[in-house]
Amino acid sequence: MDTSVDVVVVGGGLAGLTAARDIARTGATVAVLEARDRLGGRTLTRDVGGGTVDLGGQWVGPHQHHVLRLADGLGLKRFAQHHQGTKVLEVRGGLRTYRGKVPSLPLLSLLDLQRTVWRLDALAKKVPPEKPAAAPRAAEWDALTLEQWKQRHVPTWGARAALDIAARAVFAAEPSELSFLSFLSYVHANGGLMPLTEVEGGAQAERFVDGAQSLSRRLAQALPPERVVLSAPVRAVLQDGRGVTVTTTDGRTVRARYAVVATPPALAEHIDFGADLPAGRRRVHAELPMGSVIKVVATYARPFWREAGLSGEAVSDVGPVRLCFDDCGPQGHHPALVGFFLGDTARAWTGRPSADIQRTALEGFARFFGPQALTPIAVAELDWKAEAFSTGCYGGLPRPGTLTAVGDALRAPFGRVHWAGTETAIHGTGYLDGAVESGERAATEVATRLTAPGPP
Ligand SMILES: Cc1cc2nc3c(=O)[nH]c(=O)nc-3n(C[C@H](O)[C@H](O)[C@H](O)COP(=O)(O)OP(=O)(O)OC[C@H]3O[C@@H](n4cnc5c(N)ncnc54)[C@H](O)[C@@H]3O)c2cc1C
Repeated sequence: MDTSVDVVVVGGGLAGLTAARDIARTGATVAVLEARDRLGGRTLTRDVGGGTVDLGGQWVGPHQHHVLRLADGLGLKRFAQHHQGTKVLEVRGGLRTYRGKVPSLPLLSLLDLQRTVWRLDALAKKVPPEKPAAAPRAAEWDALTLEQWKQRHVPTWGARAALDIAARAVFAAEPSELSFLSFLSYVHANGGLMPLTEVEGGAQAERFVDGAQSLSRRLAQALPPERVVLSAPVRAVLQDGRGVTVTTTDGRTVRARYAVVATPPALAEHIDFGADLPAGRRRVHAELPMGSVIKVVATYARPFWREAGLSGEAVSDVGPVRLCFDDCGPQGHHPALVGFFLGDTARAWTGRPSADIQRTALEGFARFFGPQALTPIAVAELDWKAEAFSTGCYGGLPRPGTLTAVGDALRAPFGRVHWAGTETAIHGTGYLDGAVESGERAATEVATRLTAPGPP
């Protein structure tokens, strides 16, 4: 592979491929080095039980303009997430059902929950997503976790449980792991807390007919096949006055004028950038650990939950399955349910035998939707914590204190090295949308330098 190009992109996920495609469109030569033997990173679409299933990222919402524009440009079709019917809520070990958007909680808890959502949305508006450290109470909020804020400001058990459930569903982490400032910034960037959790009009509104990995597959088609190199984990990105040398773990090299590193920060931690890598950037790599998810999909002969008037949506503060959705194909064909182990339950189950994880997930589905859930046609699961080139999902989460200390280093280029990846996005952080946003931004940065007058 020893080769020379204008730009080398490290990481063949959605961010890296968006950057590569956009840079190639300017006429520059680009090579993509991807560690895995496939493209798409945190998206993975597979055939399970004869239908198309996403084991990684899958939903998009109407406010996610970057990914929607990309999908439309690539001609990828979407369909609405099914949500009609009764929902299941498991709190304090008991199952409750409800319709619409108001969960079945005691009146005092509901009032407290409404007040908490208003309060969080109002606080979030004070945090500029492009620079959370500029918020008026940034240092105070970044020193707090969401859990600590909840203990002080949310008195009822029901509102506390609902906030825990929402935090786990949105971040794949426990409230005790989340910087309150980072939480508020995320809420502001995504238009409020409720749109993050909802299907209709929210972040779970639509899915891709061909699965979310089709975004990456299509983007790669715009690049020369020999310049998209799989099974090429990068171990060093070293620069001198004239360019960048990128070396893989098996000793192959690519020389380029500029590099775009589009791995999660936690994975960049394993790459040697040389002794000059600024301390702030080193902290970014060390202090954005990934969330914790195991995703399980089961396919069935019939959509028995729909037939019983259930939507397929369930949330639980007990677990191990903490979140469920209907996962049928368009027009309801290929009946399926999807469930998530999140935060501490994902950590408790990571690395366990596949059969045990699948059985436990089916038992959870059965508790929510009925005993027919125990007899699927096919089951598939992905333990994202155990994936060497992700080490968790959905994304990297700044530790308390990190955003105020080194938030500026998330996007600041290091010499000839530019950074992409959903963690570096301003608005869609953590989402497919953020991956596309970051890839477009990195491509613009590099294209500007490639065409600038003066020495290369
Ligand atoms: C279970 C799950 C559910 C999710 N649900 C949703 C959802 O419904 N909607 C949504 O919008 N988002 C969702 N997400 C998040 C979404 O998938 C990610 O935000 C997005 O895919 C990130 O893209 P990326 O390109 O930034 O990073 P990645 O996809 O992680 O791409 C980085 C790439 O770098 C590669 N790499 C790592 N180290 C090296 C190295 N040393 N050398 C070379 N290559 C390397 C990796 O293999 C990977 O391919 C979900 C994620 C998961 C896992």
